[in-house]
Amino acid sequence: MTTGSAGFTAPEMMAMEHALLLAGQGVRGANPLVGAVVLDRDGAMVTTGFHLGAGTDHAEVAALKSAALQGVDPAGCTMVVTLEPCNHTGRTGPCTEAIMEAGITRVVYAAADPTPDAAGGAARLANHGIDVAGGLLEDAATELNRRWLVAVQARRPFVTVKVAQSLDAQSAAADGSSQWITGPHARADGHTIRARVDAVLVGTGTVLADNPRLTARALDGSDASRQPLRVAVGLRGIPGDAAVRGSGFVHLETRDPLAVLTELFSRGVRHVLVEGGPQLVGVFLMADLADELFAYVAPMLLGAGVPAFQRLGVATLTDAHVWRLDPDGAAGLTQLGDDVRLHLKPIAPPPAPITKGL
Ligand SMILES: NC(=O)C1=CN([C@@H]2O[C@H](COP(=O)(O)OP(=O)(O)OC[C@H]3O[C@@H](n4cnc5c(N)ncnc54)[C@H](OP(=O)(O)O)[C@@H]3O)[C@@H](O)[C@H]2O)C=CC1
Ligand SMILES: Nc1c(N[C@@H]2O[C@H](COP(=O)(O)O)[C@@H](O)[C@H]2O)[nH]c(=O)[nH]c1=O
Repeated sequence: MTTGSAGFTAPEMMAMEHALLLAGQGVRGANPLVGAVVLDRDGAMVTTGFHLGAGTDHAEVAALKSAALQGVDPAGCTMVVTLEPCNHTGRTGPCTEAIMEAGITRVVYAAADPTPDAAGGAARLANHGIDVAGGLLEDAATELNRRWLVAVQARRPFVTVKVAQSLDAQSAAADGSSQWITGPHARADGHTIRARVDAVLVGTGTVLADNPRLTARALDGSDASRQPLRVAVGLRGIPGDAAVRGSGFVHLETRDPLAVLTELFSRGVRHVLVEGGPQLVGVFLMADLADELFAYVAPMLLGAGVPAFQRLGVATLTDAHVWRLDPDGAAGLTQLGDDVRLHLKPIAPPPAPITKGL
């Protein structure tokens, strides 16, 4: 088994560049973005695959299934993949087994898998007699999943934040009404995020103001087959008849966002969606616990109201929380009916936390 940047062929380098592009077609969340390319003995591309998110085929398995569909035998081929093949049975089987069964004779990967359960794939393959080499375009692969790696290493869920706001950055009108600022296409898109996360979080302020259900629903209002845990965060009580109550509901009586994530992680949650309101969103941003942001912007002016982001601790421009459009794992910019969705990743760390008022 070798690691480092030396010893790779030109077709392997090109294949890894392509695999990185494919990886970006997945979705961010509990699992990393991963792409794979299978090369034949002459270095020609045979087939490709990418991972679409937790619970779906890993990139290597997707590529091998695609080979089978095309009637191509991958025996003797090289697997080029952006992440070290996993060595465990999670929601899907181990990629190491699939690679060995397929008769792949060389595996080239970019970045090592840091997940305690899934690591060790390279050694497993090498012990089986497969020629394994790691480290090709490692920096690019690591950057692609930078925030996911932070979450994995901290043993906390990956955090997606969603905000729906008017053009003048209000999440509700002056009287607190907010249903609806964005139109049906944007809201339906929000429900697809609910359907793929493990938990949806709101603050008690949102529960008391909106009485939300927080379920994942299709356009016709029917429940999605997979439902997230519904979580309210904050010290105030939740009314006995709140719509959010029922099986799959948890009230975490704390104002500490890390304690929230630690508790949810211990319950098996690996991806959370923070849906608001503006105070809870600010708390997660200030604690540098927001890994991805979907901001839905409606062409509506409210003049005054409830600012979409609060408790950010910004006193001057240099304190600003800086984000960039993220084209990987969902388009950076998307029009949804009359609204626009920004998909963003954090760039600058937030200013020093404010503890006053907690
Ligand atoms: N357009 C949109 O996308 C959305 C709009 N909204 C709108 O937002 C408004 C509600 O806003 P808001 O009250 O900010 O709602 P939040 O859901 O952010 O609730 C705020 C509450 O969160 C609790 N909390 C948890 N952790 C902390 C912490 N570290 N610091 C401070 N508070 C914490 C506190 O409750 P406690 O006192 O119980 O501890 C606080 O009062 C409504 O008008 C609603 O319609 C809400 C969600 C989304
Ligand atoms: N107002 C607003 C949103 N608000 C979010 O949706 C919640 C209501 O969820 P539910 O009861 O399940 O339909 C609400 O409490 C808040 O978290 N979302 C959007 O996409 N666009 C909007 O304009």
